[in-house]
Amino acid sequence: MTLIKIIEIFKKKLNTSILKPLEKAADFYSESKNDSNINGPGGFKKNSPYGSPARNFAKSPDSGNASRNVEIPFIKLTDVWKIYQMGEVEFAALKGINLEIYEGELLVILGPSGSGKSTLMNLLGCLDMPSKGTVCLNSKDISELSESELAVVRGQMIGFIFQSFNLLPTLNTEENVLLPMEFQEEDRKTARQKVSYLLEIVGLSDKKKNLPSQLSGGQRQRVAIARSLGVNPPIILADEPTGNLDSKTGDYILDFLDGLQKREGKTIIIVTHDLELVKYATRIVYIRDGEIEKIETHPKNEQSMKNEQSMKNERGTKNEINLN
Ligand SMILES: Nc1ncnc2c1ncn2[C@@H]1O[C@H](COP(=O)(O)OP(=O)(O)OP(=O)(O)O)[C@@H](O)[C@H]1O
Repeated sequence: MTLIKIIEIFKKKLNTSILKPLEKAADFYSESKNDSNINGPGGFKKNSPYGSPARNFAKSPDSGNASRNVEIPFIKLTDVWKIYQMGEVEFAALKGINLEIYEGELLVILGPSGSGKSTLMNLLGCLDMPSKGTVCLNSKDISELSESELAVVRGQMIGFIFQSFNLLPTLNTEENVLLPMEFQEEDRKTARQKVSYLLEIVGLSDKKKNLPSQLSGGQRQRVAIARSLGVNPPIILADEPTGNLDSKTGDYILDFLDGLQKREGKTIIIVTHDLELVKYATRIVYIRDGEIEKIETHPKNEQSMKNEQSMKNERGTKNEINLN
């Protein structure tokens, strides 16, 4: 059970009070693997437009038993433009983005304010459509999906840790985390158990009944993280995940995301201004004025090394440099 391995990492860094809940969570997910009502790690519900487990969704038909697909991009953007119309004036927030993201990467997107990071994130999260170009999720053009199929993809494939993705103000902590599971028609008893474990993981067991207005900014961020992990999505999109947090909690959350990428093979995409986050990245995409300025590969990251060959085929490699 891979969460147990995550705990091994935490053991070196955290005090024992936080370990017990994590171990319980690991047991829970371990048990969940045999429970048909629950998505196991990378699990995928029957009503998916793709109708297959997320891991299989992530694999090409001929990828055999390889745990990760390093040949076919999980997400591929081809000549993506986003043009906003403001009266008579058009504004291009993204200008011909080409980017391939592979399963199991931890991609950090860095750029100054107004460079197009959130716009890009909205496209990656299937929350918006490009004005021109294509966004493919496992080789499927998202613009060809119906609204209901997109909702399923967003609900099951993608966990959002967005500051603008506000918690519902009238729901308490527990109910906010429960909500996406209810949309997925998760068995209520199982869902409540999951909520309980997730809130322990993020250290909010004592805040279950608090409304968002009765939580600090950092605590609200942790509720959002618990909520995003509830349906165990293969992709996690995080917009400034440490933005509201003190440095200790921020480090804890980043280590947690890092563990999910390394041990669970989740694909994690983080948008940030914070250069500190670069150390967790398999690759860093620098964006400026709606264009990719350069992409750096982190050679010390194991997955990045595995992906290296595949990435060589990526468009825009002329800008790619290695950090040594
Ligand atoms: N709905 C919109 N209509 C018009 N222009 C928009 C719209 N949304 C974003 N923009 C413009 O697109 C550009 C990119 O915005 P975006 O929010 O993606 O930047 P960002 O890199 O996320 O910035 P920040 O780090 O400040 O959040 C900005 O110049 C912004 O003003």
